[in-house]
Amino acid sequence: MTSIPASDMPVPALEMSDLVLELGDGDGRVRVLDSVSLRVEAGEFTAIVGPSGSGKSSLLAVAGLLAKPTSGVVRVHGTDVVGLGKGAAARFRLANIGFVFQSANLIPALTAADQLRLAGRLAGNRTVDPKSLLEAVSMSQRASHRPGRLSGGERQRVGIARALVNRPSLLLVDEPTAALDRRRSYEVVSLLADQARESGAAVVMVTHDRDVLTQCDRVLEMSDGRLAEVGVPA
Ligand SMILES: Nc1ncnc2c1ncn2[C@@H]1O[C@H](COP(=O)(O)OP(=O)(O)OP(=O)(O)O)[C@@H](O)[C@H]1O
Repeated sequence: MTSIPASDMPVPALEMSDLVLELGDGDGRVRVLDSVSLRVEAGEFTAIVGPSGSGKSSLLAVAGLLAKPTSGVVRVHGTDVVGLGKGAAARFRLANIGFVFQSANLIPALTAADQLRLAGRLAGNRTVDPKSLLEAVSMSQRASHRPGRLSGGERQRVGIARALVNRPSLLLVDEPTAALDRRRSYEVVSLLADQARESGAAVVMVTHDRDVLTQCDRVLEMSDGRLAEVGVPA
């Protein structure tokens, strides 16, 4: 068997090894992540399920450079991010990582197009093309609408377009369908799957919604801070 030279191996979008996160003080100290290892390739759509309080959001927080692990390694697109200072972490996050939350967290006064322009400007990107980004999420007809005139599913689509403004290599998604009915949930998750395939972004999605798991490439389960592969349901 010929081995692939290390330099030709694809760099994973996210690599976590032996990650431990402990929170709280003294007797209240809790091991929230317990020896978690995870490798997600570019273009891969990974779902994480598990009971409430098992550590799913904490895993996203560490992957998104919003929390520092107690020990372990985190690499995003090959960069060791644990040692980055606050300013460098913020710059790295803006340039490489997109976030989608349970509710889209849009700014009420801004139109859909302006939400994207603002996100671009905050990341130092003045060449954002809101039209093509909104087209990618089938929202070009709503470019001049403010969030108050959009449905929950439409707001979530704008939230996804906003997360894609800087072409992140890693998209971290926390409960994107919590506020949506079954059909809209399916559509929003299909959109995330398409984005992973088309843009090559790795998507890591935390969800309680077992109906959407068939659209993912991999499913892992978090239990008491430990992560295990469970496979995609048939
Ligand atoms: N600042 C903190 N200090 C101590 N414990 C904390 C702190 N923040 C979170 N925890 C604990 O960490 C554990 C994991 O929380 P986390 O939010 O990651 O779980 P989750 O799986 O995302 O839950 P849910 O599905 O309800 O959102 C919980 O037991 C929580 O109580």
